[in-house]
Amino acid sequence: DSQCAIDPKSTVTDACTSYSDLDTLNRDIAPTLKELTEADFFAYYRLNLYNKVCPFWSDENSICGNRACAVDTIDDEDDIPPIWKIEELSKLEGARAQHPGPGQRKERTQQRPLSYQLGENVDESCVYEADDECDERDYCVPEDEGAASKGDYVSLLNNAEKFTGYAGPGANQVWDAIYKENCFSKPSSASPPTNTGLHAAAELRNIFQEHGRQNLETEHDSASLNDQCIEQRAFYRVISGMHASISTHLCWDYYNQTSGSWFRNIECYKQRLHSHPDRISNLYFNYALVTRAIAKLNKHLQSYTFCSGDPDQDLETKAKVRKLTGHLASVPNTFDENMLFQDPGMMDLKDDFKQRFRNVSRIMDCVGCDKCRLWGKLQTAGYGAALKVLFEFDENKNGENPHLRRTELVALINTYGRLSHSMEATRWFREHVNAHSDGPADAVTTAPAELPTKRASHRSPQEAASKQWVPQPISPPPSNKDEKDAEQQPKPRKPRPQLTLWEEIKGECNLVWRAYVMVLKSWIELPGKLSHIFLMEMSRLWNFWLGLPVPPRSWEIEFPKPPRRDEL
Ligand SMILES: Cc1cc2nc3c(=O)[nH]c(=O)nc-3n(C[C@H](O)[C@H](O)[C@H](O)COP(=O)(O)OP(=O)(O)OC[C@H]3O[C@@H](n4cnc5c(N)ncnc54)[C@H](O)[C@@H]3O)c2cc1C
Repeated sequence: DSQCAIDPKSTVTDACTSYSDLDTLNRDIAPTLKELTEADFFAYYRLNLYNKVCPFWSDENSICGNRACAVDTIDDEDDIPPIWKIEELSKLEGARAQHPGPGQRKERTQQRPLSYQLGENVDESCVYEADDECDERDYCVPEDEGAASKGDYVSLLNNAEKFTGYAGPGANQVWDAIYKENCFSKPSSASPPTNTGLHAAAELRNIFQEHGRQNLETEHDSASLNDQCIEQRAFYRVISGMHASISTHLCWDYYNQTSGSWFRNIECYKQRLHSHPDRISNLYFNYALVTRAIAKLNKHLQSYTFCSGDPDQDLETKAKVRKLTGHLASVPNTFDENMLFQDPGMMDLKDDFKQRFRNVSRIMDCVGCDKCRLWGKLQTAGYGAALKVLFEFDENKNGENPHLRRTELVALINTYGRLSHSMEATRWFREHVNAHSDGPADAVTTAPAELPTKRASHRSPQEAASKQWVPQPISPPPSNKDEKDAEQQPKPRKPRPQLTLWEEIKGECNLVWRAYVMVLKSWIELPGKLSHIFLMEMSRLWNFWLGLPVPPRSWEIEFPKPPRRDEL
C-alpha cells in the first residue's frame, strides 16, 4: 500500500502516521471516547477476576507490595503504618455484580438480569452478556474459558486505573514473563511446529527454570528490535506500549503515603517515560494500531445492538459509537495490517504470535493486585480484540467475520480510552517537565530517540518534517527565518560599568570572602548531609526489601556550577 510505505530501519514507522497527526486525532475524538466509556454498555466489564490461578508459578511470589500478612495481624486500623495501607489501595472497591447461573437466569427478567446488584440506575440490559463460545481466531483467552465461575461485572468507573503500590519482585516477575513471550523462534518456512497454548506455557516455564530472572533492559533493548521482523517488533511494541500506558496512569494518579493525598507525580513520569522515549513511541504505536482496528469496525458496528431493553440508551450509545468509528474511518489509515503476515512462510509465525498473545492473557492471572489485574486483563483483552479485528476481519464482509463478543468490544473501547488518556497525560507531563527545565539540554532528552525518519509517502518531506512529534514548545516558535537566526546568535552582553580602583579592590575582597564562607559552610554541613544520605539509602533499601515502592533519591552528586562570568 503506497499510503503506508515504511522504512524498515525506522522504528516507529511500523505505523503509518505521524505523532502530531495522532495527537490531533486524539484531541478531536477524546471527548466522544470519554463519553462512551461512561455509558453503561462500556462502563461495566465482565471478567473472571478471582477464580483463576496463576498457571505459571506459585502465586505467593507475586503478592508483592501487598503486605497482607503484616496488615492482617494488626487489629486496630490506626496502628497500621500508613505505608502498609497500600494493600487497601490495590483492592477493588467499586460496584460489582455476579454473573447469574442458569437457574437464576430463568427467574430474572430480561430488563434486570443482574437484579440491581450494580445499583438502581444501571441499565442492565446494556451490561449483561449471555455466555459465548470461544473461537480459534481469538487472540485472547476468552474470559469465561473453562472456569467454574462465570465471572463478575465490575464497574470500571468506580475502579479507576491509578497508583496501587503493587511493585517489587512479584510485579517484576509478571513483566519479565510477559516480555519473555517476545522470544519468538526465527521465522522461516522451516520453523518448528505450531505452538499450542500448553506448549507455549511449558516453554515459558522452561525459560524461567533455565535462566531465572534476567535483566530486562538487555532483554528489551530497542536496538535489537531492528533485527526483528515487523511481526515480532509489533508484538514487543504492543506489550511495551501497554506497559507505558499503565506507568503513565500510575504516575498521573499517584498516592502520597505520608500525606494521604493523590497527585500527579512528575518525577515518576520522568523516570518511567520521559527518559525512555522509545516507550512513549510504543504508546503512540498502540494508539495507531487500535485506531485502525476501531476504524475497521465502522461498518460492522452500524447494525450492532448495544442494549436489548432500553431503546433510548441503545440509540444514544449507537450514535456515539457511530460518531467515533465514522471519524476514525474518515482519516487516512493509521496502521497497515497488510504489512504483517504477508509471506506464506509466515503462517507458523502468525499462530505463534496468537499463542504468545494468549499466554500474555494467562500471565495476567499472576498479577497480585486486584485493580492491576482488572486493568491488565481488560487491556490485554482489548489488544487481543484489536489484533483479531486487524488480522481476522474483512471490513467489506459482514456475515463471515468472526463474532465480536460484548466483552471484547468493551475491552477494545476502554483500551482505546486508556491510550487516549495516556497521550493527553504524557503531553501534560512533557509540558511541565519542559517548563521547569533549566535549558535546552532538558528539551533534547525529551525528543524520542527514534523519531520516524520516513513518513507516509503521500506527504512531501517538508510536510512530513513539520508533522514530526517534538516536545510541545511553551512559547511559540519564531515565525520566520530571520527571527530564527536572530535567536541562534549569542545575545550581546551588557557593558560592565566603569569602576574606580577602590571599588575593584572591594569587589575582589568580597569575592574572596564569599568563596571562603562557602567552603567553610560546606565543610560544616558535610557530616549532616552524609548522615542524611545514609538514612535515606537505608530507608530505600528497607522499602526494597519489604517489596514496597522505592522512593526516588532526593540527592545527587553535582559538579560545582561554573562561576558567573562577571565574577571572573
Ligand atoms: C499487568 C500489570 C498491571 C499493573 N497495574 C498497575 C496499576 O494499575 N497501578 C500501579 O500502581 N501499579 C501497577 N502495576 C505495577 C507497575 O507496573 C510496576 O511494576 C511497579 O510500579 C514497579 O515499577 P518498577 O519501577 O519496578 O518498573 P516496572 O514498571 O515494573 O518495569 C520493570 C522493568 O521493565 C522495563 N520497562 C518498564 N517500562 C517499560 C516499557 N514501557 N517498555 C519496555 N520495558 C519497560 C524496565 O526495564 C523496568 O525496570 C502493574 C503491574 C502489572 C504486571
